[in-house]
Amino acid sequence: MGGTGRARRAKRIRKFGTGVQESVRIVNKKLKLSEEDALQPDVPFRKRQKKKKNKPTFETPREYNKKLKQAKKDNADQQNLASTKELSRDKEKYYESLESPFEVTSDTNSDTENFVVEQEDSASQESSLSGNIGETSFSDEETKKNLFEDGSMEDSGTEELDIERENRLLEDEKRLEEEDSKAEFLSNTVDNIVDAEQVATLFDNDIQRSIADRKSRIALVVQILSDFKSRKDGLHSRSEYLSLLKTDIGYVYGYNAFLIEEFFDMFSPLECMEFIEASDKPRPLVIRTNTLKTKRRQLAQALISRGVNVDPLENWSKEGLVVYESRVPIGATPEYLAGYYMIQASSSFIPVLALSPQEKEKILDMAASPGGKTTFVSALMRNTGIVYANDSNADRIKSLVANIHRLGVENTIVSCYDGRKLVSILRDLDRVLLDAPCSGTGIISHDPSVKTSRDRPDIQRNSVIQKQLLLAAVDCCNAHSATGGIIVYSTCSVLVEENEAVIDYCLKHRFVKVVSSGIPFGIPGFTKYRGKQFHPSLQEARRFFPHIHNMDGFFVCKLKKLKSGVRYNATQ
Ligand SMILES: C[S@@+](CC[C@H](N)C(=O)[O-])C[C@H]1O[C@@H](n2cnc3c(N)ncnc32)[C@H](O)[C@@H]1O
Repeated sequence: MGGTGRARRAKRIRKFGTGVQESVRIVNKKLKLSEEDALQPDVPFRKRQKKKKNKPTFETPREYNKKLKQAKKDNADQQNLASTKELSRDKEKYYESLESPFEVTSDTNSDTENFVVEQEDSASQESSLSGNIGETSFSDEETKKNLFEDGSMEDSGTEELDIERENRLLEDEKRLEEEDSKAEFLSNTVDNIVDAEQVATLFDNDIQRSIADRKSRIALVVQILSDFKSRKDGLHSRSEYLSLLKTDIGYVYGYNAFLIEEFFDMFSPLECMEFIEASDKPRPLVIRTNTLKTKRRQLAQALISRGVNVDPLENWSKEGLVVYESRVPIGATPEYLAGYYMIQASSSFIPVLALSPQEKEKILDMAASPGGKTTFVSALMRNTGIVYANDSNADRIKSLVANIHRLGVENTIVSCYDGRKLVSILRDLDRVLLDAPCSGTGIISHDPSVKTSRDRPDIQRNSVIQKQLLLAAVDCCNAHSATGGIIVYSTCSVLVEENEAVIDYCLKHRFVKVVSSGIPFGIPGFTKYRGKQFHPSLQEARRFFPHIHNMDGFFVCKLKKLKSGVRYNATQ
């Protein structure tokens, strides 16, 4: 402390005057701008406009979506409606140019009378991702095979190439948008820091502060904390700034103190804010083509002709379509009722791709309702083998059964047991999927009540059940399976207690090892956390985040069973 108020203030202004220039320099560096460029406000966007090679003759989905956005912005009147219709027609033409005329696969199994119009469980509603299969080396040959070689389930030939090219363009655009929003957050922060007066009053009495005030204080404090050494005011410690930030986050975004602490343990203040902001935003609506009944291109054509604007999901998925806009309820189209697709978030594709089901296998989905993953597993197995679809909740089983009927799945046996007890009934399975019950901290945009309803005892309870379920999943699996011996664990939680800690426990108590999930994107799992060390192989697990992958928070880990039995010696 020390010095008069005026002197202290002059000192702060001197300090933050320098801070402003430094912040601007950092932001410019992040945006890769020269000093000269930085003077032009539109440069970051100008710089990102990529030149497109081999411009297609037909309008691409990306161009279409840009036009559509522009049209919507301009006006909402008749003229705009007409232009939207015209764009839809153009897009239809585009798809027609790629593919053979629409033909519906003959379907003797569709159960259109007993359908249940139900969205998939929030745990499995997710979005689009970044990552490029073409550029990635897969270590899991099985997954690679499924993703690339299973021609009969996939659209073929030049159509796929065109779709993938468009998909790549969309991905590029999305990545650039993400960079822009990060830059925007930083530049807002820089704008704020210019106001040295504001800095001087950061710690003033809070009671009268509006949400907007607190939001700008959050941005300012994040900026200070990201370079605390040169930006601190000399009066307050880092932990005082942190505590100010956490209080504001609780106030503005509605989180309880427990979750805020958990997130700050995982992320830097800047990344924490990005995660929190992204968690409030809805993710894109995605549907999965039911390849037991139709092909993606046929489904796309059928939906487009109904005024549903769809594009292929990222190029790692052969089945996914992103729905941009729809003139009809997407859960009530004739195609939905006929079981041609499942409304299913993109992240819920991932555990199934990691599981890599093979035809004629015996597979257990231990916590299956409402069946987004079960029905995908059956589709990849082409209705061969057996899928045991289990869930302990009898009410939720109803939607599982309805989805199984609607999608024409014929290889499942549905059961309603506590998964922890299944081992006395089901053994020697080739693969087991455990999409575990969890806190839902990755799907806050679907269920904001998570912000206040989770506390430490709650997470500890989850963690205990998850560990018990995972040991049971391993025990149900056959280490000597000729084709599998695989267990996949997933949650829609971002918390380490429900993810890495569960896998680490299993590694200590069963003869299993972590193997690559074969998913070409996602962040490696933690191997250290809050002073705890996890098995180094946990880096093969994959984490997905809304602020990085534009999808709900998710965790996936693939295990290979080595032999039966209980591992008693934790150091083994
Ligand atoms: C994340 S959801 C599963 C979503 C599902 N895999 C899908 O993709 O549609 C978790 C499920 O676990 C079930 N569950 C909770 N405790 C269980 C237990 N002890 N044994 C089996 N299932 C359980 C819940 O009823 C819930 O349906």
